Amino acid sequence: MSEPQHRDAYLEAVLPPDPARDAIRRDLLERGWPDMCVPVALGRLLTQLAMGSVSAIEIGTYAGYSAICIARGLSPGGRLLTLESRREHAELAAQHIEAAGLGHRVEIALGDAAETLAHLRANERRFHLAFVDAHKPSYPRYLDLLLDLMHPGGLMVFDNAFGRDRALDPSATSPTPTALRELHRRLFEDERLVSTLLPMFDGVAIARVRP
Ligand SMILES: C[S@@+](CC[C@H](N)C(=O)[O-])C[C@H]1O[C@@H](n2cnc3c(N)ncnc32)[C@H](O)[C@@H]1O
Repeated sequence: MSEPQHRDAYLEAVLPPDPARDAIRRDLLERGWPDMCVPVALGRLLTQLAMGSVSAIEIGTYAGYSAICIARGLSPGGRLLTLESRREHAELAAQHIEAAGLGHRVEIALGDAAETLAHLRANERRFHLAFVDAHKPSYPRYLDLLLDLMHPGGLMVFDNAFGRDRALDPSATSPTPTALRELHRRLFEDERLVSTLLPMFDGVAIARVRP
């Protein structure tokens, strides 16, 4: 067993089971859809990070697992707005979020995320936590739009920040690695942010907006 497989097997054994994750895994398998959901350990990090937040936004809902994890952590009365461009994904997510007993905390906004973010900006909406897990070449654009949507002190989390390690290879110049390197540069250059880039899972970038 390779080292990453060894660690995955250990995490699988030691983390408490999550019936919501199991139900989504089974459902995706039956549909023949890929499992693109965050792993349970990352989901638990999202729950931790959401604690104390009243308003959260997510870009990329898919089957609703990360939305469930964020909603679990929100303060009483807290709400998550999750953005998804594909109707069939939004419908599947709505079922699983409802089954997890979190329908009252989560709203799904169907449409292209950049358009929805621009609309939210025009309406002066503000969020304490943002989780980004959608179209990788758009990550720098999402960062720009989110910066106007975060409360002072708000936290932004970007999943797949290494793009399966392609972002680490300067000779990889396709849209995803190029955009991810651009994201990294901006996260560390922008004086409004205190950022880090963590080599866990497929790379997780976390940026706190200075209060
Ligand atoms: C990796 S999946 C999200 C997984 C989910 N965050 C989880 O861990 O449970 C990415 C999702 O982003 C959606 N997506 C891709 N491009 C988008 C866009 N431009 N606007 C909104 N959603 C988009 C895809 O349809 C897909 O459902």
